[in-house]
Amino acid sequence: MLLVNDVDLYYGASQALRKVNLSAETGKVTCILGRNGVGKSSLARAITGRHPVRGGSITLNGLDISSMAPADRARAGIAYVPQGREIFSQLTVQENLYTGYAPLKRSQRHISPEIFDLFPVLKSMLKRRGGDLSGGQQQQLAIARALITKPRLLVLDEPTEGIQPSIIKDIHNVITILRQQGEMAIVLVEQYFDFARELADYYAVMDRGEVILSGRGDEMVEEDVRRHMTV
Ligand SMILES: Nc1ncnc2c1ncn2[C@@H]1O[C@H](COP(=O)(O)OP(=O)(O)OP(=O)(O)O)[C@@H](O)[C@H]1O
Repeated sequence: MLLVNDVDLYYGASQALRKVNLSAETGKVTCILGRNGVGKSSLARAITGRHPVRGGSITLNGLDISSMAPADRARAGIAYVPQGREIFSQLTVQENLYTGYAPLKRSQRHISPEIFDLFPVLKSMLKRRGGDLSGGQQQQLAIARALITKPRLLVLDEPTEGIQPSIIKDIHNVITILRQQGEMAIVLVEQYFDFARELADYYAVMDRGEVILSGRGDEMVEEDVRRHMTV
């Protein structure tokens, strides 16, 4: 269980998160929605430790991770699929996957066959360079790399951005399988409303650094949410 309590985050003097509260349960998908620039990625960065918070606290399964370095958060069970994927274009698919080993002990460093069950396309591309993959394949690689640590919290920042529909469907299926397995909490930052609605057990809509609407996914009122997603 992830708990974000009254979190404030600044870039210099500019405040990007204002007293943000969020929870994410194991075995559930929590979607963060909102238009460009409202603080969704900042919240993902606060959770994963990519940017320090100035106020509030963040706990994962009771452990206060608020001031932990990203590597320590990864060891505590947090995996992150950043916006834009951040694949190493000069490394092969296999080498990109190996970069996911960093938080693991030597004895844990192997790629479980389940990764290739989830992403069969990657198995046939292990020797290809990351930069030669399509955007959708790179996104699948980024998710696979994150799953290598068998995380307890998976944070995905706009995994559908710029991706073709067939691969969006594949990513949807993977998230559904991960949810069913019930071993991790999933936080999904998303601007694609239909994708979010289909997957959300819980949702939070952000506007100007604040969570302004939240609730259960099956009680999401499309009009109310869409009002905060269109410019
Ligand atoms: N590194 C940074 N330095 C300064 N300001 C930043 C930085 N990153 C984001 N911001 C600002 O913080 C605010 C929130 O940005 P953030 O990226 O969290 O929004 P977002 O909802 O994820 O938007 P998008 O969908 O475009 O990624 C914006 O006003 C943005 O310009």
